[in-house]
Amino acid sequence: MNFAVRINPASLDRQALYQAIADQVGTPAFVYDLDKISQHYRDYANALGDGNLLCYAVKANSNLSVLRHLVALGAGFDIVSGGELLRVVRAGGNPAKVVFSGVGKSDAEIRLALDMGIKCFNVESESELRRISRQAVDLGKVAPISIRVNPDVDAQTHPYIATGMKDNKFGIAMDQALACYTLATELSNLRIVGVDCHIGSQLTQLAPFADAFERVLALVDQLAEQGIHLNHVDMGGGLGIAYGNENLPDKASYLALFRETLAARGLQLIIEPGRSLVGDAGVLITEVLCIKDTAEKRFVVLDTAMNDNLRPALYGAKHRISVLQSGCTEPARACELVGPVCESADVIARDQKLALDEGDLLLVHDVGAYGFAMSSNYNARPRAAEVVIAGEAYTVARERESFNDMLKGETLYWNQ
Ligand SMILES: Cc1ncc(COP(=O)(O)O)c(C=O)c1O
Ligand SMILES: N[C@@H](CCCC[NH3+])C(=O)O
Repeated sequence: MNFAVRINPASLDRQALYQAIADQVGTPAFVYDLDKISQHYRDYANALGDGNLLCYAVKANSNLSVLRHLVALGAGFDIVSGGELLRVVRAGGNPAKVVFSGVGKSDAEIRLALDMGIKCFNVESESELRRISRQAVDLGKVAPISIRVNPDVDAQTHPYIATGMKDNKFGIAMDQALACYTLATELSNLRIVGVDCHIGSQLTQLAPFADAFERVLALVDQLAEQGIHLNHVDMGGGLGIAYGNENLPDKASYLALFRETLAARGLQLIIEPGRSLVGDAGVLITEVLCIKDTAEKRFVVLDTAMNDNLRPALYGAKHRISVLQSGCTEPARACELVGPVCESADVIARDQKLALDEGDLLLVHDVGAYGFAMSSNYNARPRAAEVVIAGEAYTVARERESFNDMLKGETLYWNQ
């Protein structure tokens, strides 16, 4: 066996494990390293200190075994749907450590969350505030609420994943926030517990977080002058990871932006990281199906596609590629890695220089966040298997979908 690219000589054991997974589980397969997730969690937990709360953003990766692992580490959860709440509970999570984000919560989702007793609703409009109040009255419960503000700062990230500028759909404009809190004091069965903001994802600098925090703090003080006292400030998620050569701030410097200031005011700090906990803990193992040379370039067609990892097609994201196993004896050649889906955007990685043959195995790196979570059955392709590894052992956490799984709920209607 020829390891054409070694990610890191110290991780050769991991390579053997990936090889065993490819042989025994097949490809494409997502593999999540639980030890890496633990490390990231501990870095956050140590820097957060006692009394503060990490609510993992379930949307990044909602695999039950990943959630279970985070439950065991002590995490709370940030959810955006009733489905995510049910996943958290199925994994053993405590609803009292769950915050519920998102611009559109249905009555059924609000009632589920009220019944389960979540920590708070992050409310994104007056309309939603009234809806939550109505449901709480109907159920005879009190809904803990926090207003998500839109601080209008440029997160300096991809425009599709910036959420804190005034033309984004998220949050309530700063100049409307006070009126919204006042409304919350007037509506029935609501209890104001905090303020929330989330300015975007894959942030590589601290300045936008600091700007947002300054604006949120000004609001906290303004509210206090009006007699509205909060228990917590939720600064959302968004800290990025290095997909390439980016220099990322460490977790301690990030949390140092908020921690002491909030502690001095007696406020709990909540954060909602997703990508920075699970992103670099995931790889996607894929096999080379075909090699196709055209006058313009060499296409290497893989058995993974945009239905497994949408990020390159949707955001032009670049994921590192390495060779897990190759039988190719020829020199490396320029090539483009593509998937079998019938879309020209179905490119896994451009501008690669690799020595590859049919049957070789590749790793697509840093797919632990927003990889499987955004996968689909496009082109009637089954979703890939998900595998977790801990130490030197692996477990299939979610089986590869079967044809019957894909047909579930469909009827064969025939109108002759
Ligand atoms: C409200 C909210 N919280 C947390 C997150 C997690 O973000 P990230 O994965 O960038 O940490 C997101 C996604 O951007 C979000 O929308
Ligand atoms: N799906 C995005 C992140 C979106 C964050 C959701 N608020 C990504 O893959 O980078």
